[in-house]
Amino acid sequence: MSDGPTAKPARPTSSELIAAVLDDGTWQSWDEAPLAVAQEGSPYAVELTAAAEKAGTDESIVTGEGRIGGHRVAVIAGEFKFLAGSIGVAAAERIVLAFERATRERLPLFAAPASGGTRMQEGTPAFVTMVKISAAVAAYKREHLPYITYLRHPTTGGVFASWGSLGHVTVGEPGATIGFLGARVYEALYGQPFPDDVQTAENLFAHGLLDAVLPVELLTATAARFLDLVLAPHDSTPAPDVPKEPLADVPAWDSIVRSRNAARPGVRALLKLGATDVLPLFGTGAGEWDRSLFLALARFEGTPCVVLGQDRRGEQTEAPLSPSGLRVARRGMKLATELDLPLVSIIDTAGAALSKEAEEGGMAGEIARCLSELVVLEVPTVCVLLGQGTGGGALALMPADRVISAQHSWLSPLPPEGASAILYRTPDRAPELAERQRVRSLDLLEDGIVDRIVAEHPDASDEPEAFCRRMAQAIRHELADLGDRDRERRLHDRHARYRRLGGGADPR
Ligand SMILES: CC(C)(COP(=O)(O)OP(=O)(O)OC[C@H]1O[C@@H](n2cnc3c(N)ncnc32)[C@H](O)[C@@H]1OP(=O)(O)O)[C@@H](O)C(=O)NCCC(=O)NCCSC(=O)CC(=O)O
Repeated sequence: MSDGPTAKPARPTSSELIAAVLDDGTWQSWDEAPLAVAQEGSPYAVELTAAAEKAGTDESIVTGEGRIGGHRVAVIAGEFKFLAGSIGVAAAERIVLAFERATRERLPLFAAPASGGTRMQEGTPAFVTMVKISAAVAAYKREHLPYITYLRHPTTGGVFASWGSLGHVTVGEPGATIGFLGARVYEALYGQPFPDDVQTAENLFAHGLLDAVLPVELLTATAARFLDLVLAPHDSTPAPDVPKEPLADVPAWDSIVRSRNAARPGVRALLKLGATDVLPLFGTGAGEWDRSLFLALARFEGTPCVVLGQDRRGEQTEAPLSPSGLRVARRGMKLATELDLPLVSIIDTAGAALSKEAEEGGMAGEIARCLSELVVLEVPTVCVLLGQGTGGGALALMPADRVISAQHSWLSPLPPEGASAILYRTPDRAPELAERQRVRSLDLLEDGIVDRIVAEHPDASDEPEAFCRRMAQAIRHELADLGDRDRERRLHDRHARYRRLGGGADPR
């Protein structure tokens, strides 16, 4: 097998890893004697004894609990020295028991595998335990409990293809080999080496399969921040509202021009200036890294939430809103549901990518899926129209319980120049058409599409800090208000709100 040019990390044992991650002196083992899987005196029994002597553990999996940043957590760690951390039926049982206990005790779970996958000595009975492990992870996640994984060197096969890939947040160890089929196996089967630097933590990060690549020292801080955010007690203190201000009746075109100012604060500025504890997450988890959609966990004062925002800065350097950007958005929606956190979506796009790649990547389908998933999402949702709001790519993030618009933000089916080209065969009549199409925040308010407008003085790019603080306060106010409401009532009201669009009847 070729390891490629990247230096491979040292392989800390399970106990070294546990000591490095957990708060000092907090580790307690949960393990009982492993299931007996080998006939006494058989070659496999001899192998197990030798493995235990070499590793200093009684199986390839160690489970227990400890604290990370003061938070009590369940821990599952792989021990590579024990038959390459491979998973036989005894190790699988241990993993499942740990998930079950963490579920009962409502503990967050930190898993750090290092494994050659299914244990070849045990074959298919061991292989199929991937199913019971995945079932245990699913039952755990159904309880809205947080799961973080640290994929160490090496993580392969059925471990990567079950509990290694199911975390809410997935971090890789720098230089780690992380892959499905071992490169050595590939070479033996296909008679040629597997390409270098494919099965590396860094390459997987570049393909949106990991949220970060971090050495263990930094992992601990990230895990602690994640736990701080998702375990924060629900803050029920009412949040002060932003005082209403009179809004000038400016022409639509004036707002459109202001919204296109490169200096206008986007999602990153809003989070930097208006939120705390921002933990960016990357990728779709399905092979795509995308710059057009910024996904993060963050806190608006006391309230943690999932934030997904169209990222104009990313857009300018890379590409316009792409189908993969909307897949990142859908990952964020799923994350919010699984962690039972409110969701804040931020609209700021000059429009969805119009290209062969976008068509073939399923742009229209992704818009449809965003609309249909967001409009029925169970958690409280707040949408912010922050800047430009062009076309289906913008609308995809709109259907929330509450919609806040910045004064000079707007929403339209096409760029106004495009609408003008359709009707008049010239982009020149865009200002006039934008007026008629009722794209302005004031029109959106009147038409029941937005609930409130946050003023700009005279526009957000002139006062980014004050504007972002005002917007953040409005978001926090809406989140606090929604958090206090009965869930069924809230979902009913959301359904009714969107049923009424365009003057339709109230639902029966
Ligand atoms: C994990 C590795 C990248 C580590 O490579 P290294 O060069 O560091 O180490 P190595 O290959 O010398 O392995 C160390 C020792 O562990 C043993 N070993 C490795 N993987 C094993 C496994 N799954 N079961 C039992 N033993 C295993 C090796 O035979 C070797 O034993 P000794 O020291 O005695 O020679 C490689 O071992 C590897 O590619 N393993 C196979 C990965 C894989 O394809 N798994 C899929 C399994 S099927 C599965 O999981 C289900 C599925 O795919 O869905």
